[in-house]
Order: sequence, then structure tokens, then C-alpha cells
Amino acid sequence: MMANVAERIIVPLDVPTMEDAIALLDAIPEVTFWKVGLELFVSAGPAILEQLKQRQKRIFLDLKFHDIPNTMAGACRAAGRHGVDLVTVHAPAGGAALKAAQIAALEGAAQADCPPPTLIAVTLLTSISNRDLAYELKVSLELTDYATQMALLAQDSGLGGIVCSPQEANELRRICGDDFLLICPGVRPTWAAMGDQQRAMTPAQAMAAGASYLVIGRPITQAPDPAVALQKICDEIVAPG
Ligand SMILES: O=C(O)c1cc(=O)[nH]c(=O)n1[C@@H]1O[C@H](COP(=O)(O)O)[C@@H](O)[C@H]1O
Repeated sequence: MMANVAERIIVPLDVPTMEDAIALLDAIPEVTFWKVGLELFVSAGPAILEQLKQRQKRIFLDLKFHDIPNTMAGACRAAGRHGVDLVTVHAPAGGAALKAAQIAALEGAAQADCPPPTLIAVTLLTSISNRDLAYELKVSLELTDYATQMALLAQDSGLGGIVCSPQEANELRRICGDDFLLICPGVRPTWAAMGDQQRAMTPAQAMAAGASYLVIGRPITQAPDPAVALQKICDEIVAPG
């Protein structure tokens, strides 16, 4: 039971250097699924992916591509060649870009003779509040309606899933069905600081809402003992207090 729960937690390597990343990998060997994001990929490059493969880890390459179709396709083709499990794009890039990205990711994987990644689209960043959406981004839809439209755009474009807040997960699971991956960041145990997350839920609530995987960073990585924090989160998911 515990092993299954831990396997559904993706931990981001949100650190500045390869050395810091390796120190984190060594500190929590229990983590099976790691996320490589913008900070580390820009600093360390694809070499970090090799480190993860050597350790037989699953890899979420989170570079959140958002560009015109031709550029998205090129980036996703290159990502497909890395043999990673998940790759992110931004849903508001539009249907043509998402479709081109999906086709190109499969082409890249075939060229490199590796398993194709699952492409997932960010619906609306979990750092955006209801108020930000309306007043800064000038989106007149209700937040859940907007996230739903982005999720359906991703699904209709052939992608395998989305990144969404746990607050929308219940509704998006109902609408998109059981075979669609819902990856949920914006996860905070009651004992952790919110930081810049605006639409968060606890790990147990996020799982109950229908998340396929939780992305949990600072509550684990900034804890005095990351392994203890991970265990505490797993315990809280199995037996919510
Ligand atoms: O695509 C993501 O992973 C992502 C999307 C989103 O809407 N919100 C979000 O927080 N993330 C990522 O999830 C991680 C959350 O980290 P913590 O806030 O430290 O738990 C970060 O690496 C973010 O880049």
C-alpha cells in the first residue's frame, strides 16, 4: 500500500545545479518519479536525464513549451528522443500546436527507438488565482470552466493528460474520463507553507479528487529531513487525519 502511494508522488528537482540534484536524489532514494524543470534543465542540460536513467527513475521533463506549432513540434521531437515518461506543453498554445507537438513527440521517440513520452498540457498554472484570471489575464470564464476548456482542447488534440490543480481534479476527471492522466501540483500538507501556490489541496484531498500523480516539491525538498517528510505525506494519504 505504502509503496503504491509513494510511486504516485513526483518530486521536482527544483535546484540550481547538477550537484544539488544528485544530493537530492541520494537523500530520498525512495522516490521513483522525478521532475526536471526549467531551472535545472537550463543549468545542467540533458546530462541530468542520464543520471536519472542510470538510477532507473521515471522522468517528467517539465519544460512547459508554449510556442507556434513548428517550434513546439521541434522541441517535442527533441524531447521524444530523450526517452522520458512525461513532457509538458501549455494548452493555450492552441489546438494546431498541441497536435503538431503530439505527432512530433512520437516521431522523436521512434527515431531514437525509445518508448514515446506522454504529452500533458498545463491547463492553468496553480499559482494563478480566480482574481488573477479575471483581472490580470482578462479571462471572463469561471476558472473551472476555463480549465475544462483547456483540458478538452488537450484531449481533442490527442494528448494523454493534463496538469491541473487538485481543486479542479474532481470535475476534470468526470469530464475527461479515467484514461486521461491528471497530474496535480499545488499540493500542500497542512504543516507546509503555501509559498506561491494559490489553488492547493492536501495530498489526501488531491488523491481523493482523482489525481493520477501528485507533484510535491518544497514540502519535501526543503524539509529538514526530506525522507521523513515524504513518509509523513504517504502516511497522511493512507490514513487522512
Ligand atoms: O507543470 C508543473 O509541474 C506545474 C504546473 C503548475 O500549474 N503548478 C506547478 O507548481 N507546477 C510545478 O510543480 C512544482 C510544485 O512545486 P512546489 O510548489 O514546491 O510543491 C514546481 O516544480 C512547479 O514548476
